[in-house]
Amino acid sequence: QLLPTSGQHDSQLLQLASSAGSFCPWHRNSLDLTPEWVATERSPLELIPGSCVGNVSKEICAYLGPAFADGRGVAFVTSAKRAARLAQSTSLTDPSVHSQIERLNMATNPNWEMQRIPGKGMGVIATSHLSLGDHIMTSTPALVQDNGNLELSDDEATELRARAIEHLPPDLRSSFLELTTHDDVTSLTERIDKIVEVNSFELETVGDVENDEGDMSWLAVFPDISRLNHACRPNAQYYFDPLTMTQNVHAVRDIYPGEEITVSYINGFQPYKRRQQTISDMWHFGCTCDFCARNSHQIKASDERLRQITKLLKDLNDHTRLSKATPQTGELLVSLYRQEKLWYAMYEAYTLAALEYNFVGDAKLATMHASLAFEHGLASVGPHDENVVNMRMLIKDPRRHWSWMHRINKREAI
Ligand SMILES: C[S@@+](CC[C@H](N)C(=O)[O-])C[C@H]1O[C@@H](n2cnc3c(N)ncnc32)[C@H](O)[C@@H]1O
Repeated sequence: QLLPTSGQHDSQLLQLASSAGSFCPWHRNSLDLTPEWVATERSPLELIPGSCVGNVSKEICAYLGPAFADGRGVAFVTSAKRAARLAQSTSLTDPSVHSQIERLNMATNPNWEMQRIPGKGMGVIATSHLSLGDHIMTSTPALVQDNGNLELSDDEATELRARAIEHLPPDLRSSFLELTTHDDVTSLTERIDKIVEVNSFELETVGDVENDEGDMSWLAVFPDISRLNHACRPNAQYYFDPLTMTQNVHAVRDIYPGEEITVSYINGFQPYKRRQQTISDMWHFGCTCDFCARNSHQIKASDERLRQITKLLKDLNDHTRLSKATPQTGELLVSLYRQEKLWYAMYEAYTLAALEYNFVGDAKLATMHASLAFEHGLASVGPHDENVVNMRMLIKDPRRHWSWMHRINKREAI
């Protein structure tokens, strides 16, 4: 049971501090990287005593970052090699990255509050009007667990998680332990395991090729953000910022006071039956969101639109001269996304429409669609996403953008 990665692009959790020189484990042979060495005096990570399992070369331990996020803290379960990389990340070495974030880790905000929702447990309700792009929450994680090939047995993983949670600062430990387990539990370790199962977000991070490291997968629990319930057509979206190690939630359309703020736990482009199945298999609840609760005619029409979207995406993403896509194909995609209320993915439709206009040399309509893509993209995937950066460049100068006259040139070249 995992909340999916935010956006479709890998994010880089482990951005290195620019002044890594004073604590640079890569000056050592990675085989000598012991957990104790990673947690030297100058390191922002402490090794939790007696928390290592596995043999010496593949030891997995629990680490604590007590000063992280203005002293809120964070715990990690990972190998010494990865802990050494984490210990160099800006989010752990530079306290100013967190002090600059407004309303970081606030358990309640002027624009929302947590409430019990009939049939869903706790949820988050808007207390004032929110518009597209309005900030809702930014949280740092309580626990980040390596989800790679760690060669840990289930019992060992349970033990490490329990040690990590036991050592968190008391406020953060309480917020973590108050999270839902969905079902009843009989022990503290079972509670912790269930909390991780029901509330984790999966983060994909880019590895370090120079150090022979592929992309990595992590499970992270962000206590307040985990209170957001699911809807197939949500009114909010989250993205992960690797530099600050924060999860960020923004409104993707107008949200009215008293309305529940929701995110999607699944791929919303799946047809109705598959969405229901995925939610039931992975999350063990029947999805009764507004979109799933509609009559059979509406559900059939929605599934048909989703099929059409899949077909159009294939044409629009084909940049060869064989593609049948035109600006009208892009306009049709935008219209279908709107009819489907896919607000959290609107930036994709506007991006593809903007490109089609630029492909045929219509700078005015290209920049108009690119501006809409940019506005929706900032809310859904954040300012560093490659689509958002691409649209910013198109708005600046459509004629010097790589897409200018692309289809015309290809077709003329036949
Ligand atoms: C990540 S938690 C969300 C917050 C949770 N409601 C709480 O009380 O803390 C996921 C759990 O919330 C419940 N949930 C989330 N969305 C729901 C929905 N649309 N309908 C019913 N239950 C839902 C399910 O029990 C699910 O396992």
